[in-house]
Formats: sequence, structure tokens, C-alpha cells
Amino acid sequence: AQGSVTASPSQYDGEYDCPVTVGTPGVTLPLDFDTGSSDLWVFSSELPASERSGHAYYTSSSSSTSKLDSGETWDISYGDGSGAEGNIYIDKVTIGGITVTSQAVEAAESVSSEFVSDTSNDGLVGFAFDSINTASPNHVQTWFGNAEAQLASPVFTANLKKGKAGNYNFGYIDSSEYTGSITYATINSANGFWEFSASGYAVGSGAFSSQSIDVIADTGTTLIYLPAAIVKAYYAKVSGSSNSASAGGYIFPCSATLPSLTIGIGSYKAVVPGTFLNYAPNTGSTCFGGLQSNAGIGLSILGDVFLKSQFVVFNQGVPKIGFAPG
Ligand SMILES: O=C(NNC1=NCCC1)c1ccc(Br)cc1
Repeated sequence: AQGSVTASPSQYDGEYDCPVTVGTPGVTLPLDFDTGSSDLWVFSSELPASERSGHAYYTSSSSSTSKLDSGETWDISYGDGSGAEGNIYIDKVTIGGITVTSQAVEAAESVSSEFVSDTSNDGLVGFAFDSINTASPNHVQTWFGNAEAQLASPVFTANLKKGKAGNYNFGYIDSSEYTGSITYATINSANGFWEFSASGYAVGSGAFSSQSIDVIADTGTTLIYLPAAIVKAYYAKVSGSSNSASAGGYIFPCSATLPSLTIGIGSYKAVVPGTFLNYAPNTGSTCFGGLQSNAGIGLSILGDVFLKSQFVVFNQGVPKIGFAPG
């Protein structure tokens, strides 16, 4: 089998949401696909009505195929401080025409304010490794982990776009979605992430600095987070930029012309256009950067600002990750 699903950007490309059908009869919910976590959870009838406001949700008792996963709970906290928790049902989940008949569906009983106010999604689908799934006392498998048995190849691809719909594909690599060749990096999945070593960086037309940068590819994180020294070198080329405590990061005049950012993956030079690095308006005539410091995170993150400039292959069989110009 093979599948494909549309990925729709929220405002400012903050996240990319995809239709997922759960239960019988199916309820279709826009879920945030997140390669930085490994829980599939949904807004549910078990939430207080105040926390469901503005959201569609899953009602397990209305699904003839749902079965309580007795004794199992989940409780997740994300890097941005948001979180959710609840209990678990086993039910049918279909994405892009691929149906997993016994998927652990984590039903939310409580969600943080960030999720209540983010009405772009009604939950998340985690595409990282099972080791960081939060279900307790037993891990449950990701949807992709369960779907792999149906796929010709243990791969999914991300073809995210700036300001318009892209897509995720499952089980195959569509050569019409990229140019040139795909360059792969070995994945170290010990931390449960799509983690690998980038080979260096360049700012605009400047010299490429060869250095190993430990990064994760995370579709659930909006921006790019790199070591402070690299970020400082980037904004040194942006007139009027500053690292603003009140804004929570680097800002600059919205009239600035931003240099591109190149990230090395092996010998491949992945270029993020300067226009992608003006993330969104801040206050007044200042704008907030799509590149920020990883200080306090402990790892560097290639989030959507980077990923939407590339065609990305996530191969869970090896595991390895591949990049090509989108
Ligand atoms: O939470 C993380 N990614 N996903 C999501 N963020 C917000 C909603 C979903 C995340 C993962 C690894 C590191 Br290191 C930092 C952050």
C-alpha cells in the first residue's frame, strides 16, 4: 500500500495540519504531524467543554470499533511548554488512504491553554521513535510504526511548502516532488528523535563553515534553533537586528533584506531562502526571526522554517534521513 495526505499550513506556517479519520463512523480531524514526538492524541469528549471550545473531537463511545486500552494513560509535555494528558482507546485510524485497524488513540482529558487556543488542530500525530511515546505503564506504537507492515518501503516523506499546501507521502518516494538527488545522513535514534549531524553552515554568500552540528528534524517545531554563535553570525549580517528579551529572540526591521542560510548535510548544501527567515511581524515595524538560538534547549532543531525549503525522506528502516531541493 501507499498513501498521500495534504499538509495545510496554519497562519505564518506555524504548523502543518493533515486530515486524519478516527473510528467508525469516522470522524475526520486536522492533526499536527510532529516528527519531534511519538504520541497520537486527539481532542475528546472527555475534555471539559471549556477546553473543547472551537475544536472538533473524538467520542470513543460513538465509535463501534473503539475499545478502552484499560489501565493505560498518557501525559506529554512539549518543548514549547505545552502539554496534554488522558486515557487510551484502540481504534481504526486512516491517514492518506492507509488504515491501521488497531491504533492506540490517546484521548485527551486535559490539554494546556496553548492547545485550547490553537484551533488549527484537534491533536497531534507523532512520527518520532516509539521509545519516547508517553503511554504508561506500556509504550504504544506510533501510527507509522503500525502502518509500516502495509508499506512497500519503511519511509515517509515531507514536502512542506511556504504559505501553501504541501503533502506527506507514505511507503514511497515521489521523484516528481524534488530536483537533483537525495543526500542521506545517518540517524541516531538513541534520544527517540530524528537526530543527525549536520556538516556546517553558511550565511548568505559567505564562506561555508565546516563543523558538526547535532540537530533534529522536527515538523512540530516552527522555527530553526541553532547554537548561539551561529545565530549571532547570521544576524550580524542583518542591519538593525537585535536579540530582544521582551520579544523572546532576535528581531529586525521588517524592511530588512535577509541573507539565506545554508545547512550542510554531508556534501549537500541545503539553502533556506532569506525570505523564509522573516518569520512574522513582532510589534511596530519589527519582525521576528525564523532563526533563533538553541540556548536552553540542549539540541539544535531544524523546524518548519528549514523543512519547508526541502524535500525530506524519513526512512525508519535503517534509520536514515534524506534531503533534496523541494
Ligand atoms: O516538542 C517538540 N516538538 N514537537 C512539538 N512542539 C510543540 C508541539 C509539538 C520538541 C522536540 C524536541 C526538542 Br529538542 C524540542 C521540542
